[in-house]
Amino acid sequence: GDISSQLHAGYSHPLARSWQAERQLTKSMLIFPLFVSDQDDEEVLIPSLPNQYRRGVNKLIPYLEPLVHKGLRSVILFGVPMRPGTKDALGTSADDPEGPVIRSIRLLRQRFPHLYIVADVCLCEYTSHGHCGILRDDGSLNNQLSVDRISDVAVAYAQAGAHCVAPSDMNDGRIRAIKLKLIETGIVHNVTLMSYAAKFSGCLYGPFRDAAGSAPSFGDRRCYQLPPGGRGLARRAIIRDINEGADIIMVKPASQYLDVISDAKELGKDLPIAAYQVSGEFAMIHAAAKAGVFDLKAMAFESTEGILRAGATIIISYFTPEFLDWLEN
Ligand SMILES: NCC[C@H](CC(=O)O)[C@@H](CN)CCC(=O)O
Ligand SMILES: [Zn+2]
Repeated sequence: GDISSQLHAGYSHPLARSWQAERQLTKSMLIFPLFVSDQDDEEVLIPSLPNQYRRGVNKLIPYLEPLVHKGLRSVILFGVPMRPGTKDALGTSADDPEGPVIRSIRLLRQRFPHLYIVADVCLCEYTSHGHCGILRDDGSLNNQLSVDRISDVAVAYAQAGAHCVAPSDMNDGRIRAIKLKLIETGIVHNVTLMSYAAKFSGCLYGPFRDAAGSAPSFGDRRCYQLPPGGRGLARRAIIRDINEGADIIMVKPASQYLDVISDAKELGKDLPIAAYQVSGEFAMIHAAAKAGVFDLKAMAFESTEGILRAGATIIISYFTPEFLDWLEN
């Protein structure tokens, strides 16, 4: 055929094939989710989330030491209060200075000075009703009370030493509220604000909710997480959060929302874009590999390749420990 039809030449060698990718996975792109509970010495496997554990504060260092040695750069902390009486309508225990998240932030800052600590900010683990905010009598979210509370919790985590706060609540206006409070508190220059800007409701969070005990006690999250078909809403939320001061934009889930990741990269071309390969995606890959559909390692890489191709340069991944073994750099 004519010369323009000859594409094979461009990817005839492994290195040439790697050059075809705009972004390559490196250890510094990975953020590893950790579930920290108030049972200081527990280390409990989470049945629905392969190889993931709920750990008490006393079990964090021994577990993380070898991972940090292998090149772990960042973790995102999810608090799991197990003690009776730690949940109420306001999520009071979320910023308890003796709670698992604040204690873990302090401990990890002290023990691993180079580890970048992200604190997830939400109320669903701490509220009796399990929603990501404070409710009105009719069961809907009270936006003002929720945003006030979420921003207080974010500041508390930042003051405890979190390098980054990531509000996963999806209340309108929480990015602006957090940014303003960080400014008022005089610490804004030290705290990255990573917005879960485009976070969709759906069926992919089940294993996480098992792990964190954070399922809503009634109803669902359809009125605050985005509808899966809402690409326009996602674009509007991304634009809004950039304007409200987000330093990083996150899309979640990842593989079923690659178009939204590419929209985020287009709309936030001057910001890093993060993507969260959520518990359901992770568990699905494990289940399929176990069923013999494909090789686990191959799919861990292929699913991540697609997330990178869509425009993400930060990936929250439960595969992080394996990638630390599989990747050179
Ligand atoms: N704050 C919401 C937590 C939300 C799950 C949910 O909607 O219940 C995600 C955590 N940021 C789930 C993450 C995951 O499934 O891995
Ligand atoms: Zn939540």
